[in-house]
Amino acid sequence: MYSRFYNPVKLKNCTRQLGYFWNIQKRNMCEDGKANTRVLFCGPHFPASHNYTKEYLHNYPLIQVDDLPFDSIPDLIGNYDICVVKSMRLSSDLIARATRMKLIMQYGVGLEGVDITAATNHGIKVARIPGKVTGNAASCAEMAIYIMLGLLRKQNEMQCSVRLKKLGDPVGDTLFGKTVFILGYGNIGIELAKRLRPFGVKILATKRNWASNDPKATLENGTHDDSVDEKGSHEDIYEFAKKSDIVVCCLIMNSQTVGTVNENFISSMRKGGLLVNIARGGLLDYKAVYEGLESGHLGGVGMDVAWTEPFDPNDPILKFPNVLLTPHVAGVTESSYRSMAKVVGDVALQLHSGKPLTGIEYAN
Ligand SMILES: NC(=O)C1=CN([C@@H]2O[C@H](COP(=O)(O)OP(=O)(O)OC[C@H]3O[C@@H](n4cnc5c(N)ncnc54)[C@H](OP(=O)(O)O)[C@@H]3O)[C@@H](O)[C@H]2O)C=CC1
Ligand SMILES: O=C(O)C(=O)CO
Repeated sequence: MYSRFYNPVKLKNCTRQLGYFWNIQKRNMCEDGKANTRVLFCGPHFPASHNYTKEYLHNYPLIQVDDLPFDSIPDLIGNYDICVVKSMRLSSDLIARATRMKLIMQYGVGLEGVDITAATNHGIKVARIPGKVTGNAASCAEMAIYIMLGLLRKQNEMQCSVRLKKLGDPVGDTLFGKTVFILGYGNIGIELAKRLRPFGVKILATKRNWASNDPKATLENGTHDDSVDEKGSHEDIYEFAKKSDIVVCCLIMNSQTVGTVNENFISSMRKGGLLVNIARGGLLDYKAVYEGLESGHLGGVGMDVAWTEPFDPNDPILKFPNVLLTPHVAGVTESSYRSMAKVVGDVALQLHSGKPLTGIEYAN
């Protein structure tokens, strides 16, 4: 109907878009015409999250997103409004230098590396990305199942068999028919229980408060979460350890939970029981785990997280063929990283335009 070069509908849309873009630019402009909201990603292994956030904000040149080498952070942290960390130590010294900072956020959940008191004293808010929908809980839950299956099927031994050209060895086991104890029924725990149901397992779980109005207990479709067969509080963890074949640690790490999986806990577990840690290394007592493996009381241990990271390749615990390790990647997936990049991007946009910040959970 119209020529290739003159289409009034397209022209109108294009003009509207240009106007929108121009208005945003005007709104964002600071006097020197430079970026006026600056986001710093700091911590190891950050390229993907930084790049995805940059991509998400590519229409907003006045929001600057940087990924600095670790050494330069102390000198430059003072230039940034938002600092995004991933399981990294953000000490009071660094925080004291962050004179322009308004928000520190974890690219995920665990905030134990951030000195929250120091941040509060400097008037800086600290937040995490809630795992359930926008965060990494689904990725972690899938990884927990992957590790459980890897332990049950004896992944390391299978690999040896292949190298030795052996067939039909080792004899693994099924998840079907097992009792799984989810130690710490938070966002990851909930996602894990939902996914475990179809395997035909009995699920036990503990959390401090099972109040029915807990928003975490409501599933996305609005129905109440009923994935758990037996619910207990933190005081019941030894009792539940006794009853289970597999324990999956999904606790938050803090001064009260550090070392929860200690000698008492491990000796409460059934002989041959499997232990999976998807949360933080410090939740497990190293000596107790080592001795549990050495004595054969523990049938296998799967850990996505370690006592010190990265995992020391010379750690004697590696001698056990029934130790299955992954390099802190439970929450690291294309989907969770894209989704969390969007949360960071939206928060940066909200801060930039003076709106209340949404989509994050504050810790102070
Ligand atoms: N490996 C990886 O890549 C990842 C690891 N993680 C780790 O997993 C942890 C859990 O994540 P997520 O499920 O999203 O977090 P949530 O905050 O949703 O759940 C934390 C759980 O810990 C429990 N808890 C907190 N404080 C205590 C306490 N003092 N005593 C006993 N229980 C306590 C909570 O109990 P209650 O329900 O009663 O509040 C809850 O069950 C994170 O803190 C993080 O360290 C997270 C993401 C990725
Ligand atoms: O979200 C967390 O706590 C993580 O460990 C991210 O990998």
